[in-house]
Amino acid sequence: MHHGHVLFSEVVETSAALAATRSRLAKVAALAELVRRMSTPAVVSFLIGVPSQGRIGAGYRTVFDIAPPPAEQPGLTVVEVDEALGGYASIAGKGAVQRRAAALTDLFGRATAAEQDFLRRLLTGELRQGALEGVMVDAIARAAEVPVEVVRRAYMLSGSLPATAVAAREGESALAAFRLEVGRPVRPMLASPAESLPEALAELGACVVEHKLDGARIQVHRSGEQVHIFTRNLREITGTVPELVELVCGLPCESVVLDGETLALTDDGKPRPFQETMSRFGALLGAEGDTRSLLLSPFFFDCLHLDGVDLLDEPLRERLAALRKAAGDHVIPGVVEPDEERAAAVLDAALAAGHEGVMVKSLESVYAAGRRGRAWQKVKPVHTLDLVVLGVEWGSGRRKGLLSNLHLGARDPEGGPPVMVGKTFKGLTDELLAWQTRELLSIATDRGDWVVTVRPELVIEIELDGVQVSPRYPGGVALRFARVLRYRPDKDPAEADTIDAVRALLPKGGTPTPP
Ligand SMILES: Nc1ncnc2c1ncn2[C@@H]1O[C@H](COP(=O)(O)OP(=O)(O)OP(=O)(O)O)[C@@H](O)[C@H]1O
Repeated sequence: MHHGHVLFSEVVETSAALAATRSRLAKVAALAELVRRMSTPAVVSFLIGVPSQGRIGAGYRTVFDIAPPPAEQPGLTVVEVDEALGGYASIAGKGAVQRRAAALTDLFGRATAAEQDFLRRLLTGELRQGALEGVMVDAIARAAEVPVEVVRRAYMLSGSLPATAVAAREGESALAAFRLEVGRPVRPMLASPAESLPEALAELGACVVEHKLDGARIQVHRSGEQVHIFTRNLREITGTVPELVELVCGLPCESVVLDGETLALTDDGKPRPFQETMSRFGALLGAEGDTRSLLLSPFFFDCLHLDGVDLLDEPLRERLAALRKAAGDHVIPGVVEPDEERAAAVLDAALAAGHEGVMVKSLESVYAAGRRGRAWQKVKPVHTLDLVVLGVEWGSGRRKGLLSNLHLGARDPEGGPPVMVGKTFKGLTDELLAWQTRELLSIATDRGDWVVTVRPELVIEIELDGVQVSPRYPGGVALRFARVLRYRPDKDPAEADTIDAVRALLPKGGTPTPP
């Protein structure tokens, strides 16, 4: 055993073993084995498919152009690879391109063929496996012999699995020391779909019914004059949303953490299309044009900290009181403890205003960061699925030269590749067609004359009438009357809907052919 020096090849082998098994227990055991022996948190980073430095700016092109003859025998340790990547990331200034290429060539030359392949996928982001996060939490608990709940909470508050693993090895008290820190984002609490509004009300008892606005999630941290704003994925966007920073600076408090939704409104106060809000959030939908002149409005619905007091573990009732104190005018519309009739009126009003539906939240619930539980339930009349784009067909006629008919996949809950469930070219505007043609070509893995296959990275929200049994697709189900609602650049493929969720929409009595 290489105590303290996990070999890079062991990470590569474990990663392959994870992909090859569907057994969660086997995955946990394999991960725990390496976590137990790790001498650097980079072991955890590599296993979840990210360099410990985060994105280090090696393009797809670069990593495939650099292909020195592989080493015969594995010899690299995880520490060595981590240091080499850190060195690569820090190269800047004159001759950086050549020096970076030389650094990668050196690293790749010391790697076996399997290790080179792993490095390429690590550097292009292809290995990133959000689906493994839950398994890794279990593995860290197992390796350190501490309760999984304590590990999960530490992860929610730190947002970092490598940091959580390091603390876990120091013991339970190191894990318990993670606190909500103003300036450091926590993973947002999520909602489950409700059967219906009356059922949600009955299940939750004392609750608040709020508009469910169709914008982008934001988490705002302010300490004095210091403001940080994060997306749903905990990406910091402070620099791109000056109007929100200014507004938050003006709130009547010293320090605060707020959770909310932001969107651009039309002059008469109706929501603008989701694409327009997203485009303000950078890259994805081509921020060119006059989108910068669209001002974003925030609508806050939760308060996790106010003036030195942490509120994560307080019931929503208390957090709402703090929210009203801190953000008065910018609180999302909603009604506390409505009767059934009043709640129905809130839903009607939300839909009439052009919003998605309502959220029903238990007033007794704590803020369960990162969890999708029953304490928050969403009620929306239109059925949608978040699916992964797997490929796309070239259009014909008016759409000649454009990538049009999308191939859609549902997530395999066991972490395998997405399962194709249908196609659609409906609902695409001219702008979206032009955008997706550019974007999909840039992530193409195979450019056929008919179908372009892409890396499964983009999540798209699809509206549908239902699903049906279909022997033509590998999951045994196909979407019926699918149409594009919008791309979801704020979601990772790991958060797409699963094949099980798709099958759950089958009419009762329909049995899909097993895959
Ligand atoms: N009043 C509200 N309270 C909480 N979340 C809200 C509210 N209004 C809008 N939202 C948005 O709804 C999302 C919660 O729904 P959900 O947990 O299903 O996330 P999601 O998977 O992005 O959902 P969907 O695909 O339905 O938008 C939040 O992430 C937030 O962006």
